[in-house]
This record gives sequence, structure tokens and C-alpha cells, in this order.
Amino acid sequence: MFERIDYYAGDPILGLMGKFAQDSNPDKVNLGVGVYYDEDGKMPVLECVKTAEKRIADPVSPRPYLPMAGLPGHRKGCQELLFGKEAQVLKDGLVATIATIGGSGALKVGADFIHQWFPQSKCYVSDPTWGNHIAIFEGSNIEVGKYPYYDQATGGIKFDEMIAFFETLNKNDVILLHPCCHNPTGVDLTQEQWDKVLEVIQQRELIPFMDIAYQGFGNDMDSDAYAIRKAVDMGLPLFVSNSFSKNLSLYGERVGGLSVVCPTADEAERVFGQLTYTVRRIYSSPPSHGGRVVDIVMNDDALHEQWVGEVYAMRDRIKAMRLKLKSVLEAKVPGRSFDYLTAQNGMFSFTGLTPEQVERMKDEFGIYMVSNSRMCVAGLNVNNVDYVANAMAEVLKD
Ligand SMILES: Cc1[nH+]cc(COP(=O)(O)O)c(/C=N/[C@@H](CC(=O)O)C(=O)O)c1O
Repeated sequence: MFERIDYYAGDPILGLMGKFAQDSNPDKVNLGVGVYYDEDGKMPVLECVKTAEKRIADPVSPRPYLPMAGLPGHRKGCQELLFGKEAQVLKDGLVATIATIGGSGALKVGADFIHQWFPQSKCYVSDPTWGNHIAIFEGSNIEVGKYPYYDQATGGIKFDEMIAFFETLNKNDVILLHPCCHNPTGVDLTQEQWDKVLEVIQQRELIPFMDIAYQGFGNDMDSDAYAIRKAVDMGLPLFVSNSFSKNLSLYGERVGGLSVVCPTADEAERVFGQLTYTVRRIYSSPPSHGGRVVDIVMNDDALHEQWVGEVYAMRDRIKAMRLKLKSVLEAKVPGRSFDYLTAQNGMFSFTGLTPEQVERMKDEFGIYMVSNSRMCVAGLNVNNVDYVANAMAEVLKD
């Protein structure tokens, strides 16, 4: 009956978690999956989340179905984080926002919606991008192509090629963009480059779909949303998927959001209805526990302020690890530049190690990175950074 079903090879990112857990090397270091670990190598529970959890736990309340769109406070929290508390588009009711099962759920609902209502649209992702972008959009029967992005030769962006490519696309083609903290390269567009990208998107009447999973880990909450807010200022139709997995450290609670910025309130109402219907047909309604944590933290001014401070502390620790790894490597591997470590932004660094060198890092040192050479810098700490630098210096010799 099922003998013709293909075996699943496993996910190049999530598959690393199981291998890491089984690795008996006492010095093993997990630089694979995009998860933030603290100075002691532990996944933190944010103080603001602890407070929210206490409010949810006492008294324990029933767990009814949530609305298909999720809790209003969760949705409001997404909108204010992405667009700004006082954004005119919010006051004018131009944004349809639903709470989703993480950023992944947001991407899936958005892709299904696009396939249904824009069936001719193709989706173009950066080369390279987070692998699941391609899988999710193809899973919604959307043809996926790649636009030029990362320049291996310079460690920068093939900007002119990227713009020239966008100029060949058709109306309503979807461009999947990383507003900050590009995954897997850590190489971000400057604000001037964003202005040019959005200008071409406007001229070609393309649909920007911005996936922001690391807001706050780049520079700050507002700067990291520059591309989103610039598109809004230009009056562009816009899809935004966001994730609270990393910046609330709520990975397993599966909390995120999908927002669609529309030209009129009537269109926003139409879109909102169809987004909820799409949710109903995929997973019916989002999880309540994580949604309540988001609602409490995002809408309590004191907790929100505490949360922003906790995200910036995570951001700053990652930046400190970038500097530390760079300085140790420069001492161990003279004559080779490691400037990319501090030029790149957010949780990831594209190290340029070959697949063979990445394999040696795992096999010989128990250091796990993604095969495309992505390193999750958040897995580094003062106790393992020298060990990782030594291992990199070793594999870089050949
Ligand atoms: C760009 C991006 N978008 C969306 C997600 C999904 O987020 P979530 O809210 O958990 O559904 C992730 C997760 N990325 C990390 C984990 C993973 O691969 O699922 C990663 O790149 O390691 C992203 O890196």
C-alpha cells in the first residue's frame, strides 16, 4: 500500500538536533539550529515570560478553542512590533493580522492564500535562503525561483544583479525577503539598498513578502523593521510573517503572526476573512498557551519594556561572541580575514567552510554547523569559543 512512499532524508537543520543529542563527545557544541543559548549554554526562559507564565498558571483556567485568527492581544502585539505603536496603517484598519503557529505557520498560511488568490504568481527567494522557505511555498503548489543575493567572492550582496533580476519579473510575482538578520548568511541590505529594492518592487508591481524571525537581534526593534515600515510608507501591498520563537525564546510554543497590508480597510476585511478561512483549512486555530504569553508580554507596558531589554541583552551577547571568535581566529590563522564575523548581523554567520570542513568540525570536534557553512553564533560562549576557534583553525589548514 505505502511501499511507493519515499523515505524522508531528514531536515538539514532540525535533523542536527537529534544527531547532536546522541553525540557522546563531552566537548560537543551546537552551532546548528537557530536557537539562542545563554552564557552557560542553556536556552533561557525570559524574565518577562516567567511573569506571564505565573499570571496564566494562577488560577489555572480552561483551554477553549481560540478564534481562528488567534487572540486579539497577540495580533495587536504583532502589529505594534512590526509597524510601530502609532502607525497610521493600524489606525486606518489597513492591516489584516492573524496569530499563527510560529513563523512557519505564517509562511504556510500566506503561501496557501497566495496560491488561491494569485494562482499565476511565482515566488522568488534569495540565493541562499532558509531552506524551509522553498519547501513551504512549493508545498503550496507555488513555483519557486531564486534571486541573486549572496556574493561568495566578496562576502557581500550581488546587488546590481538582484535589481536587474527583479526587473525581469511579472506583476504580482512574490519576492520573499529577510528584513534583517538574513538566514543563512547574516548579510543584510543597507537602508539605501532597501529603498532601491522597494522602488523596483513598486515599479514592477511585485508582491513583497517579508519574513522577520529575528527582530531585535540585528540593531534594534525599529531599525530591524526598516524595510517593513518603508514599504508601508510607500503604500505597497505587503505580506509580513513574524516569529516569536527566538526573541521570546518560545520555540516550542509555536507563536508567530502573519500580517497583510492592504490599500483599503474593505480589502483588509476581505483578506482577514480569507486568512482565517485558510487557517481553518490547515490547522483550525492557533495554540492558546503561547498566544496568552505573547498577549501578556506585548500588552503590559512594564513587561514589554523588560522584554525589549532582554532581547537586546541576547543581541549584545551574540555580538560579543562575534568579536571574540574573530579575534581568536585572527591570532590562530594569520593572513586570513575573518571580518565577515563582525560584518554579518543577527544570529547566523556564513563561515565559508566547505561541506567537507563542516563535516570534519562535527566528526573530529563534535561541533555542529549546517552543511552550507552556516554557524549559529548564539551557540558560542566564553567556555567554548576557544575550542571552536581551534577546531576552525585546524580544518582551515587543509
Ligand atoms: C527566516 C526564518 N523564518 C521562519 C523561521 C521559523 O520560525 P518558527 O517560528 O520556529 O516557525 C525560521 C527558523 N529558523 C531556524 C529553525 C528552523 O529551521 O526551523 C533555523 O534556521 O535554524 C527562520 O530562520
